[in-house]
Amino acid sequence: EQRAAPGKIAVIGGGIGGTAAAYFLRQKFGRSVRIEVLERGEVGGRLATVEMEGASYEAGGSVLHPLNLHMKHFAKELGLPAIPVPGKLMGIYNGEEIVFEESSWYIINILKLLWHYGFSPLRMNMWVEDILDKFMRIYRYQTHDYTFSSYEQLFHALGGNDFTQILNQTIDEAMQKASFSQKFINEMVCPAMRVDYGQGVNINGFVGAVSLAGAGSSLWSVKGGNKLVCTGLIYASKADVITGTVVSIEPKTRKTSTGDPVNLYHITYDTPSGQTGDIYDIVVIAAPLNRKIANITFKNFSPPVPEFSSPYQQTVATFVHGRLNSSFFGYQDPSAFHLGAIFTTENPKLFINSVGIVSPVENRGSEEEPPLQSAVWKIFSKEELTKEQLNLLFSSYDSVKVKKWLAYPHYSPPNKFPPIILHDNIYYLNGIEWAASAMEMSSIAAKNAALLAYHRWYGNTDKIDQEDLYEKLKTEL
Ligand SMILES: Cc1cc2nc3c(=O)[nH]c(=O)nc-3n(C[C@H](O)[C@H](O)[C@H](O)COP(=O)(O)OP(=O)(O)OC[C@H]3O[C@@H](n4cnc5c(N)ncnc54)[C@H](O)[C@@H]3O)c2cc1C
Ligand SMILES: CC(C)=CCC/C(C)=C/CC/C(C)=C/CSC[C@H](N)C(=O)O
Repeated sequence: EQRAAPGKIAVIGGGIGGTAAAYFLRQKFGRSVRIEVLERGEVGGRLATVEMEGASYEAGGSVLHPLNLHMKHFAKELGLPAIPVPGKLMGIYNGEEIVFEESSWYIINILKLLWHYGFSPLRMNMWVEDILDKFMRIYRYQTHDYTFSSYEQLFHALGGNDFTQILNQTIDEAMQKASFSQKFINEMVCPAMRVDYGQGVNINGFVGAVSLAGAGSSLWSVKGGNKLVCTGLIYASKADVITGTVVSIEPKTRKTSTGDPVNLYHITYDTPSGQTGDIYDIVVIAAPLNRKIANITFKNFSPPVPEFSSPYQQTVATFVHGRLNSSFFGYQDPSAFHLGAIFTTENPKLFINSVGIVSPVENRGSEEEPPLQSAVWKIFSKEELTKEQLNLLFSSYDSVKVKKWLAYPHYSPPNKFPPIILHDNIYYLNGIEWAASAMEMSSIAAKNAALLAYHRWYGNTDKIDQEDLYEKLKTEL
């Protein structure tokens, strides 16, 4: 006899991870279960826009890869247009001078890259593609309803010991082993890590490869803002959003009609009208468990739920409407400056990680590009920029908006993954960020947790942690 469906599921966090979890939980558990998403701020979380002079710009998660299949599916299913992210002429600044500058002529670029770095750029694309190919196996596993009870097992099922190794070493070590020159790593790879993850080549090899994939072509975003995916998923999942800050979770036991004990969870949360709480059968935590982010106390658990203290790092996104001071980057003649994005190499003197022109979320794909004099620039830095620093970077500007994030983990491999299963029916998604933090990663973690919650609820052990899945599924088809 099949067990009764759960009555009530709580999802803590209304970012892409939480809203995707609500969507997949609805798909698996069906219409009868009540799903509540507890969110302390705005639905979207790290997907958010800032307003500037009547237009909106992505301030958090902004670009998607063409092979981010969950995000692609969400946009399609929700009727949200996917628009291409326009490419910008890119330069690399080392704190003294521009060491590489893209040309608008394709053939000249190829020759320049060959001259500076030989075949390394081509080899790098192949190296990243090889990692991506293995990573894509997750979609096949998930389509066949397979799930993993730990991220170690998930990544091992994707790429075996090669993946375990790449997660446990730095991108610097991984690329050196693959015979890339230190000049190429420092001048071409490191700047991509700095713009995407605010760190240099000391991040793990997998997140490094994700970052390099994010510097490729055919990137896209959602017209109107990526956060529309989150509000759309809430609607599609028919989940109820409860505005509140979760402060604690406590286990409760109840006896079924047959006398068997079942675990339930009491969640306490603060709302604008005071503290309240409710009881749930299943809890999915979709926010980073960290004292500075989702500071949730696990009360009276035996054994206790471990504390997660690994740090997230601050990244500041500053939006400036103004004219970039090209002489800061070593240009004597401002009319010779045509760059739309400047990435940086590691240099302690530098106070920015990157600066680049951004387009409004409403017309990102439009052909018309604003003239460089009246563009909106997005600067990524570790610390908030001072007035003096802004005056160095810009020859003139008229408006500034600042968004501070505890953006993503501070990677220092080898990092241990936090567990997915925190208790009988409590699941934690954000451990996946320790492999790589990206919208698609949270979506994959959401589907994995929904499948895990479902199969564990109904005792379908044959769908969990299966060995040699790749081979098994190859022969099944
Ligand atoms: C500046 C920046 C740029 C980025 N660029 C990209 C990019 O281009 N492409 C890409 O793929 N990724 C990018 N990312 C990463 C991506 O945005 C994140 O990986 C992803 O959005 C994480 O989603 P999440 O749902 O897991 O977490 P979050 O979005 O952080 O969601 C967690 C939610 O939980 C809520 N919450 C926290 N604590 C509690 C509590 N106690 N009670 C109730 N609610 C709580 C929060 O308010 C939040 O809404 C970027 C991130 C940043 C910061
Ligand atoms: C998960 C996989 C396989 C691919 C994702 C590739 C991707 C889009 C990576 C980008 C990740 C990230 C954290 C980017 C931050 S900055 C983005 C952008 N350059 C900006 O300026 O906002």
